[in-house]
Amino acid sequence: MIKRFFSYYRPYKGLFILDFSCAILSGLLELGFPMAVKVFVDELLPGQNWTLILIAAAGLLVIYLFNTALMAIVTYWGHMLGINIETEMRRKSFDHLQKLSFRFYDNNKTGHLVARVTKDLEEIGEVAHHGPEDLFIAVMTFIGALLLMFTVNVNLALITACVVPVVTWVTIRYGERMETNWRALYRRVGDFNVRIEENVGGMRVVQAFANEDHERRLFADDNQRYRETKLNAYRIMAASSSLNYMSIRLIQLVVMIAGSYLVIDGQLSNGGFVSFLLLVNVFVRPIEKINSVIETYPKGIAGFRRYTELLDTEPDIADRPGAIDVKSLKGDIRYRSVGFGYSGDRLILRDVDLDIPAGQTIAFVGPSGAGKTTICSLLPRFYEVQSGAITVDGVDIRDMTLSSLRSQIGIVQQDVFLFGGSIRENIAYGRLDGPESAIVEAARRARLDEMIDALPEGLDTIIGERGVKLSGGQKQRLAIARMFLKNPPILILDEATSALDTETEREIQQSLAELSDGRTTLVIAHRLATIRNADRIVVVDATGIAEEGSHDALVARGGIYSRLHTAQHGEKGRKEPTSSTAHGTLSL
Ligand SMILES: Nc1ncnc2c1ncn2[C@@H]1O[C@H](COP(=O)(O)OP(=O)(O)OP(=O)(O)O)[C@@H](O)[C@H]1O
Repeated sequence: MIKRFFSYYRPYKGLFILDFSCAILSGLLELGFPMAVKVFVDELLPGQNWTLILIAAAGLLVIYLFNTALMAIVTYWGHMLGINIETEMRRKSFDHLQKLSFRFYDNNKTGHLVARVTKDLEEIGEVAHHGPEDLFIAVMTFIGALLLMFTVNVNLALITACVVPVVTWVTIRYGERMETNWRALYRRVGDFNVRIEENVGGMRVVQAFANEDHERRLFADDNQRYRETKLNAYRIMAASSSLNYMSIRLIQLVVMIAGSYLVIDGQLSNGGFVSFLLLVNVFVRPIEKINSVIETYPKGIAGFRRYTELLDTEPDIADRPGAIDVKSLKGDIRYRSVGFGYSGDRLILRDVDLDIPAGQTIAFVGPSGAGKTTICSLLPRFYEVQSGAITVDGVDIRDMTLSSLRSQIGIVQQDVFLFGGSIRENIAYGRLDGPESAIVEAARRARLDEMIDALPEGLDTIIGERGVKLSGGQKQRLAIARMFLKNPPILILDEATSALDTETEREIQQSLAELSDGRTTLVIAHRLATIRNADRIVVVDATGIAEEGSHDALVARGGIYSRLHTAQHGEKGRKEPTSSTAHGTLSL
């Protein structure tokens, strides 16, 4: 792990060398000061020569100024080194999140992932900056001060050295406990994030159910757990700092008494005594810093471990070596003996065979949970087939790069996800380099133009988080506009428009029909009336594909579809539910 951590220094070798050498030089100067005081007290003071005293003071002033400059360099450029490494790690985590597949996101909560990219990496910059140099300087100061102490007085130096094993033991023992604790704390922060995100995101549901008290209780539990974990950290810090404080003070006391005895006995000069006391101060400085060390480093290490855990999560869907970039597909789709399950032991699809010629519209109907959405999710490789293969224009989709395959597929779903920016930004998401004229045209074709014209800010109107300021129909239209702009040869429509009123639904259906014109379209149907004109209807049930054919052929066949149709026909209502009641989405 240490090797891996240090690999992050590679691009910043120059900064590291600058920071490290300035820090060492500054540490050496600190060490030199007590020895200068010894010369001052023992040699200059008895001579009572003011010229020499002032020259020595001027020399010290120059050293101080030099040291000030060194410290400024360490503070600024050293932190720059730390923050560069932290930024790089944050970038890598975010990049990695973009590569992980739907399966990963099915099993991980958003709040936990947000914490990994934010809070977990908070201390890493500090550790990256101070870690190596503090460690080196601490060791250098320890050893340097100790050696100098031996030159001043061997017995006093031996007494002082007794503190070393105590401090080493405290640092290692409490450091390990602290790291475990910080890891737990980061998990708690993740829990917090999840709770707050779900609560705030679902506030409309919380308030509609008047479940605020329930939410408060859940939050209070998380809050309490966080408090306890943090308190535990402070307990560890209290124990370690007390032990250190006591050992430092004891050493200073013993040095005071033993040093006084040696001075009175004539074995130690006054200057030697003063410089020894100063050396003890330099020697114990790293020990006094133990609290911040014990807080910062284990925190950084815990964060780094969680960071590497995320980075080591292999994306289960990635480009094969030699995968090709497909440019413009015709959209001839084939499923060959496709088998798939979300978890290893339970297959949702078995031996699914489908031929969807380019430009045709195929609709999937069937009971809720039969696997209609799943069939469609396999085409953009949101999940990978477990057996069999899917080809587009005769090429296995696993032999295409993911991004080029997905650029050829457009998805419009009932539960549209919009970003919190403007209408323009949301439409442009379909093609980021789309010119203004194409955005306006896409809005027109999705019949958003009237609404946009009526808004004072027009296309620049901010639509609120996830588009809360838009109606259901407007969101659908925006998603359709995005697809007109993207203009993919293949479309997947989760055409669940039951949430909309009759008129809006009719208009959206018209827009969807226009959108699918000339494209290979897979429709996840929730109402039979809307798919009557599909080129082919596929009935999916627990056994796989149960029936296939045109509306008329399937009605004539007298099977499942025919029964569904009769049931709906009997209802006479315009809204014609299939046996499906829940509306699956492509879970985007
Ligand atoms: N991400 C997932 N992880 C695990 N199981 C899932 C996941 N998505 C769907 N399933 C399961 O797979 C089965 C098929 O679901 P799918 O959403 O494909 O059905 P559907 O026919 O589209 O249903 P609906 O008409 O309700 O939308 C269901 O049993 C469902 O519980």
